[in-house]
Amino acid sequence: MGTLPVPVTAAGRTGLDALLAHPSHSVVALDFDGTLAPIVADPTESRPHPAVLPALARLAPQLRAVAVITGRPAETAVAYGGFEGAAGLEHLTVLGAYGAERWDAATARLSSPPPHPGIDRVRAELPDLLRRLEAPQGTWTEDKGYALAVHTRRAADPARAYRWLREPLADLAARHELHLEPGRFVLEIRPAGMDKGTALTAFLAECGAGPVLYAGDDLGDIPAFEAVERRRAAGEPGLLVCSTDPGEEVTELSRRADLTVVGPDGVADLLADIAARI
Ligand SMILES: O=P(O)(O)OC[C@H]1O[C@H](O[C@H]2O[C@H](CO)[C@@H](O)[C@H](O)[C@H]2O)[C@H](O)[C@@H](O)[C@@H]1O
Repeated sequence: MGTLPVPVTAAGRTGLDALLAHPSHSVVALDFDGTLAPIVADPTESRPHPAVLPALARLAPQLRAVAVITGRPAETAVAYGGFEGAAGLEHLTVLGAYGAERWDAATARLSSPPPHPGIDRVRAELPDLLRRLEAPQGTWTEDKGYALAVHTRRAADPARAYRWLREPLADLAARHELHLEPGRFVLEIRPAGMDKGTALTAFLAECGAGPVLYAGDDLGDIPAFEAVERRRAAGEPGLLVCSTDPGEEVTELSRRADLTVVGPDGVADLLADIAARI
């Protein structure tokens, strides 16, 4: 924690100033993996950076709303995040599965649509396809129920394995009317029609939000960045934050950000600094 960083863009500086001036109208929306939680080799071990929850708990009561928008199932993000019953986060909303699922701390209610029928067919075909493709050792599939995520982080050459599998998995997704979501050494087959931008836009409308801060780290966060950019074009201030990883930069996201911070540690500092300034 320290001095509040200055966004590199004029739009970002306007967004941050507006949030500080009107916190009770402002919304903060955050991605989970890579933004609140450091990237780890085993996704089941993903947990928020220790400074994240205290910073969020201090900031959230001063804002109109706080949401976590993630590619994880909402229930998983709530469990790994330790959000249920967390002091200060009594009004947190978690939008999981890129917005298809929702959990509200205020009611502890979880809503989750039925899985797309194509997912069952992909689940049946995927092991054989990976075998035929001679997917590099270390490649493994995370079954999220509504989606199947093929991870290459544990392969000897994760980038090569990712490139090797990307096209055939995109074809498999398309054959079953599904969408391939590329991420950080993960290729996820999931239903189309929902993304973090649609989820964020609907949530902001529901809250009657003014200024918004969105922070993410990966390609799946670009639609949320675009949603904030559209609001800015319509005169609503916003701040786009990229949580960067020096060893694994997602260039397109950092290029579009008003502010870059280093990993969840940097995100926690930023949230704490904003809370202190308010
Ligand atoms: O939208 P997010 O909250 O960023 O979730 C995106 C994906 O995150 C997880 O994968 C990523 O984090 C893992 C744990 O650090 C890491 O091992 C993996 O390489 C990353 O891609 C998660 O496993 C996926 O299901 C999410 O879609």
